[in-house]
Amino acid sequence: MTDFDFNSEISLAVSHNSILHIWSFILTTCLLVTVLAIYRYVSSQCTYWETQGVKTVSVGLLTRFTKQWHEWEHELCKRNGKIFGIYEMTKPVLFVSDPDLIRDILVKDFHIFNNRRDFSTGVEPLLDNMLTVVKDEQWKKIRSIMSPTFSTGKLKKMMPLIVECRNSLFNNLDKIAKTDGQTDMKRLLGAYAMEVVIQVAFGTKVDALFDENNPIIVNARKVFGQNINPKLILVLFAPKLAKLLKISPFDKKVMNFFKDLTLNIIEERKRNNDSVKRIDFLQLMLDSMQNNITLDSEENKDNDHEKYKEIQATDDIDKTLTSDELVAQCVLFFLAGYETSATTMSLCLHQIAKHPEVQQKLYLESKKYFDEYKGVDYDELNSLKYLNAVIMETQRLLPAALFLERVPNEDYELRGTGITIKKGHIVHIPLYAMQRDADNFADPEVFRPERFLPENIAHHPYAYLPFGAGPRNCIGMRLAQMEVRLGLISLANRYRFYPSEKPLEFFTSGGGMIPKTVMVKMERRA
Ligand code: HEM
Repeated sequence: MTDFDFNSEISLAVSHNSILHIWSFILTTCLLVTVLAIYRYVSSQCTYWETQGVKTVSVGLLTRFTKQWHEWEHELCKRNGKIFGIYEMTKPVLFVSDPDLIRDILVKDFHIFNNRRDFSTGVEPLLDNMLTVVKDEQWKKIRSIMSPTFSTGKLKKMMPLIVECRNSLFNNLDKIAKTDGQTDMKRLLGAYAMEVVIQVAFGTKVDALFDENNPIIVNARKVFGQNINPKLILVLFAPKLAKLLKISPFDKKVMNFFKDLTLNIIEERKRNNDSVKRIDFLQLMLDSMQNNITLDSEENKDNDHEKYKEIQATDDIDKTLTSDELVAQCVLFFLAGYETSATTMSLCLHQIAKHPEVQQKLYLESKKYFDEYKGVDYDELNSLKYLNAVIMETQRLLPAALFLERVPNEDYELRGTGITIKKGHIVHIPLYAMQRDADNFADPEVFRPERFLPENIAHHPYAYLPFGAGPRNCIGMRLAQMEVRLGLISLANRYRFYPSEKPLEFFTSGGGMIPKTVMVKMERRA
């Protein structure tokens, strides 16, 4: 190599390096300018709460998803009081924890707050037609077709089917009690909850649900069983972008699994076409597809308290379901009925295992139910006051849903505050934080079921919302209460539970408080 060549190689390398440096400088500057421009744009859009005199809190997206959601939200509410505003990107969200205002939003002015935030995908009819997602008239139609499934009369008729599910649970727990008794109650009660859903929804018994590898259970666990679901985050915080990118928050394979399962059950029902009139959820849906349904508002006459009053079914409501709507509600039934009930029951067991004095009182109450009513009577089950108090106290401290949300369909002035919430803004009701607020419950961190005995109840009805409230509350509440009450009283009667060393750990996804496992040690009572 000559001197000349050597120098030109060096000068070529130097000039390449300089070009690279110039380009990386230009790119970094562009990136910084873009980030700054987005930041300035977002900040300039985030001024609404200021104009309303509302305390504004800036929250980082990262802290929200790296911390356990319930802890994050609890701390936020403790620091900032009963009304404050945040922004999700540029969307104004108002946190409201005042029980009187919550009553206005959920019940009194329900005609304005009848929808949740937009969760539709525009590409996934299975999700977009679910009762939890649909809006306005479509919601009214589907809700009034579904609600008779959960009337007291129907549930009473279903009690023997649920007792059968409870008996399969016993069979499985008896086997575990013969080993060292250490078990994940969340898994076992998940199988019980799924059996109940399948019985109530489809009048079908599916065997082997207690098998951990059963595909129904495996797929149901996939829906909620992850810590951070990036697609869900995008749908929640940038719904327009998610729609543009045609993103659906749940795994398509899982959704298709439940869709195919539902279609098979429907096909079988049509093939068998037996003459016995069935009372299950699927039959109500199929009848409504043929416009063959009489909406009986008498069915719900027990829902007389305003907190849980159903919308009234009137003649002007369209009563015909499309096939997309039918399949979506069936799949929703699987998803909504499984994780929430299994979580509530297993957390009740976790609590009684940690509080032996509570467990003993519950056992004494269970003895009467089993000795006098053989553990199968519907009305008597609902009159067990201590059982009810244990469940309510567990749901106060560890509710399956951490918050409720509503979106007004017109501008709305919050009574007595001078604050106007604009059409399309989000109202966020942080029920986990409210249920642990000393203004609502004395010694809020203490597990004390006695506070829910009828003679001791002292809280505002809208400070306790594990099933939501108003016409858009949990449609499955009565079914869930029946299944959880029957499950818990039966287990307390037959077994003794001891706490496990393993602390509870929750998934952080989606605003639910879903434990990964609930380990307890159990033994059969003599
Ligand atoms: C312990 C068990 C359960 C808990 C804690 C629970 C909790 C909730 C909560 C907090 C809501 C939101 C209510 C609101 O926005 O005001 C809800 C809605 C809903 N739940 Fe449940 N749920 C449970 C069991 C069930 C079951 C067993 C089903 C059905 C089989 C069900 C079906 C639904 C549906 C379809 C909605 C949406 C209602 C609508 O938008 O009209 N849930 N649930």
